[in-house]
Amino acid sequence: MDGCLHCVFTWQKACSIFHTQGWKHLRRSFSTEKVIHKDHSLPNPSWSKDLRLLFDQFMKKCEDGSWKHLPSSECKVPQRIHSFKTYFLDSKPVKEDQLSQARPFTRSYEVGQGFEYAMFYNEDEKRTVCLFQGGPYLEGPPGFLHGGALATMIDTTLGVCTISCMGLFMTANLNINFKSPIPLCSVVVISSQLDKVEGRKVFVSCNVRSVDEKTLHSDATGLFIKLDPEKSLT
Ligand SMILES: CCCCCCCCCCCC(=O)SCCNC(=O)CCNC(=O)[C@H](O)C(C)(C)COP(=O)(O)OP(=O)(O)OC[C@H]1O[C@@H](n2cnc3c(N)ncnc32)[C@H](O)[C@@H]1OP(=O)(O)O
Repeated sequence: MDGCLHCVFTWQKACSIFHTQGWKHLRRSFSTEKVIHKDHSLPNPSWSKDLRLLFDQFMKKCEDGSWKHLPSSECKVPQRIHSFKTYFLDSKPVKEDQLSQARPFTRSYEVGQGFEYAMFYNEDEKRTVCLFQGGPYLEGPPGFLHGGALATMIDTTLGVCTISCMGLFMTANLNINFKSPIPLCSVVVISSQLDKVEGRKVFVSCNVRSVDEKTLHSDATGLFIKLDPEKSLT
């Protein structure tokens, strides 16, 4: 839960910059703002050939502006505390000394051991693609990726897919069909799209395929709810 909230508050900042100043400023913020450190979504030595190849292919697609590489970073504690107090005034967060140790769930492992991924977003098509390599600490069945680890990446990818809608979101519902196990340390492509928006409800869906696209590992749908500032202030 803590990790999820962290993601949302990181996301809050990204959404706010995106909607007020656009992509250019969002990218600049991720690279220059003091509150944000390293972009973890760039290639590192743990990335397999498959992941690097796919990353390069998507970076190529970014050249004409149709796709954007989405940076992934950390958010400093004071920001999260501030956001939490603003939007959940009646909530009791964990103690501040515990919060000071908090970090984004998907970026909490040593390089290469956990979630290695990069995301790309197509604004016109309302699609987000996540290139994901699940490391050895994410084992479920021997030699295969834990279903919860995949669920985490699906949730995160679908969350990013809601970027075109204003405001803050929380996941209300996630339905996943696990169709074929994912070998540990292999690369999969999570392709998501925004299906419809009904008031505060944002419906999204995705599928998870092997790099050669021959294997459908999973498909999923998600419902995200825009947080209602009126409600949170009561
Ligand atoms: C660069 C960095 C990237 C970083 C990118 C990071 C992205 C990460 C994303 C991770 C996000 C998470 O995991 S978030 C953590 C997991 N999720 C949570 O903890 C959420 C817990 N639930 C809640 O807080 C609440 O239930 C909310 C906020 C979801 C909704 O509460 P609310 O605002 O009071 O809304 P409420 O009136 O109940 O519902 C509004 C409408 O939605 C419908 N609705 C509500 N819940 C559901 C439901 N489960 N299934 C169907 N429908 C539902 C209602 O019927 C209603 O429909 P109608 O009557 O209007 O028709």
